[in-house]
Amino acid sequence: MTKLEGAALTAALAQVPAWTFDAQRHAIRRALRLADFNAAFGLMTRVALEAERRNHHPEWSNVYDRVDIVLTTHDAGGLTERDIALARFIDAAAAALGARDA
Ligand SMILES: C[C@H](O)[C@H](O)[C@H]1CNC2=NC(N)=NC(=O)C2=N1
Repeated sequence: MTKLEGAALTAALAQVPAWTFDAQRHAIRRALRLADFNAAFGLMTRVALEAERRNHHPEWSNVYDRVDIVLTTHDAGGLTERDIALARFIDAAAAALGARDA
């Protein structure tokens, strides 16, 4: 898996407009607010199971109804297509649970 650079990085980021690129980490970030803790943990459960299936895991934190997620590929030293694909899964799960951007 190769770190995304240049035009490929630009094209990849265009696929995940809800996410913010962190140039320092070469990662993408999204902060989500759910209805309550139960919903937030439900999102984390869905994502955790999918992350395990993909062997590609988020860096994240949760405070009550808020979930902060960072995606980057440690083995590649930056953002790869695996992060983009997982971000799109997270976007779909978040939408299904009625999440808003924090
Ligand atoms: C051995 C290595 O930890 C595994 O191949 C997986 C586990 N989950 C992972 N998750 C992320 N985000 N990046 C990785 O490089 C990664 N590697």
